[in-house]
Amino acid sequence: MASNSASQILAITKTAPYSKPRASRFLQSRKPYLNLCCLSQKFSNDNALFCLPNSKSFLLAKELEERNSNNHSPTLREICQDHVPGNVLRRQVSAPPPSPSTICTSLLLEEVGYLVPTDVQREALPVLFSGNDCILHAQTGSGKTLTYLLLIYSQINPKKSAVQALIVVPTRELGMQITKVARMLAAARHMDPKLEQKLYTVMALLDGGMLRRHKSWLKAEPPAIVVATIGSLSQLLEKQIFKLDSLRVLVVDEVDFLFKSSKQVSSLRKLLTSYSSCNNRQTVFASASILQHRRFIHDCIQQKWTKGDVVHVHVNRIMPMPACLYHRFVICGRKAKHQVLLSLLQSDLPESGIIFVGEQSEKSKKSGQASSTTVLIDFLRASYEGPLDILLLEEDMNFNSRAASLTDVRKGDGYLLVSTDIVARGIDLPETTHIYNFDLPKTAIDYLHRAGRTGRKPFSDKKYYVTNIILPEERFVLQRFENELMFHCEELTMETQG
Ligand SMILES: Nc1ncnc2c1ncn2[C@@H]1O[C@H](COP(=O)(O)OP(=O)(O)OP(=O)(O)O)[C@@H](O)[C@H]1O
Repeated sequence: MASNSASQILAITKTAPYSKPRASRFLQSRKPYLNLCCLSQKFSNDNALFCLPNSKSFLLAKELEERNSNNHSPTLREICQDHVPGNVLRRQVSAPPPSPSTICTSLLLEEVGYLVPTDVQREALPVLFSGNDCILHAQTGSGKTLTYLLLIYSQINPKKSAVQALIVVPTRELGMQITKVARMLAAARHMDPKLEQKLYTVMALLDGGMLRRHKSWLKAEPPAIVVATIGSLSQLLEKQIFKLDSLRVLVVDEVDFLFKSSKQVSSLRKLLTSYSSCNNRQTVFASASILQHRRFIHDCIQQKWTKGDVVHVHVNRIMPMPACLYHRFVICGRKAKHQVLLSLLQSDLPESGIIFVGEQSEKSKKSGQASSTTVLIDFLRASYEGPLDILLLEEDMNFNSRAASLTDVRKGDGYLLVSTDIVARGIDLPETTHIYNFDLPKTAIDYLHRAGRTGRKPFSDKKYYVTNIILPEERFVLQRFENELMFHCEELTMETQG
């Protein structure tokens, strides 16, 4: 070990959960100093050591000493301390022995890595805790979901039987995902013995769900948090099955997408102004892409979607996409595309990947042609010999098959998911290392969201790959995306280009 202080700083824990393998996982993250800093503060009462090679431990110790003595940046727990009652991120190290359930909960939260705030969390949480409306505008995979959920948990009262927080999402898949994270945090709070033992209920009110069952639940005992797609929500609000009189926080996730959708925009406007008033609630809009944001903020205030002092938290404004993404393209003829994809899969060896395919046109559907997704899936099932499961997720599948595909993807074995833009927004599959645009997306914004399905481990220093398989005449379209989104795409040459 480098020094005495190094041993102290590297004292992580004596118990199994933070033994060597887990500690090394923390250390492999991009900001090991920050993680170590948290760990050393949290576990300073523990007395076992975790040793690193000398040179590394010395550097870490030095960095840590400087951070501790000079400008210690607060951990996520510290930011939330005074605001989120019974802070879900707390681990009781010096308190009397915690009950087994608390240990489980805390370990669960630390295991998923919610220790150090991401940039958007560091910037936005103080704004949100001070009561301001907020436009959360930050890169894909930057942790916007946890940001607004922590606000919600700081505001709701589990004893009150009323809908107090509403999260509006564009797709059922995204709604299910957010419901899961919200329930995980709710369960963590419930298991903390210092908190009221009343469970925070979270209801998913999503297209394709069983509205009749939801109606009785909403009437009998309204949940504290509702995660909803705008279609299902509007139906129930119009029929006055429930009201938003007690609403404290309204979140619209992927707000630019919802405002762009001609089907949803009028219901959304009604929700923002008729069913509840911006003066009685805190309003949060979130997205990685808010085009013409000045105009949007102006509209928010003019149309009374938010209060006049709404704050635009804009993180990484000069870099719309995460820096860990490495963009490439291959030019080939239309007939060679499948073979090029196969060669890429063989040489890249992705841990898991998503292959985006354009949606089938109505004309092609009517003429009975097989969709590009079906043709591609058939091709991969016949020719791909790698270890990954080949799965499909597209709009035309029924809701049960869609859910089954996502469950298979999340099972933990590697996957190659062939999909349309249905998974391009918000879906969090952190194991995805490669994105393939088998067909180019229509707009730069669509490119940004598709690309953002990878690179979703905030403190990882890994590189993730986005590869475009394009026709010669599409090169200028990709160039336009590069200019608009300020990234560089490198050409790959392959033998199979044809
Ligand atoms: N403080 C944190 N430390 C470590 N991981 C985090 C932290 N906050 C969030 N994450 C993880 O980062 C990933 C991305 O978070 P999230 O889904 O909220 O991204 P997002 O900003 O909403 O992205 P998108 O714009 O694509 O929807 C998730 O897997 C989440 O668990």
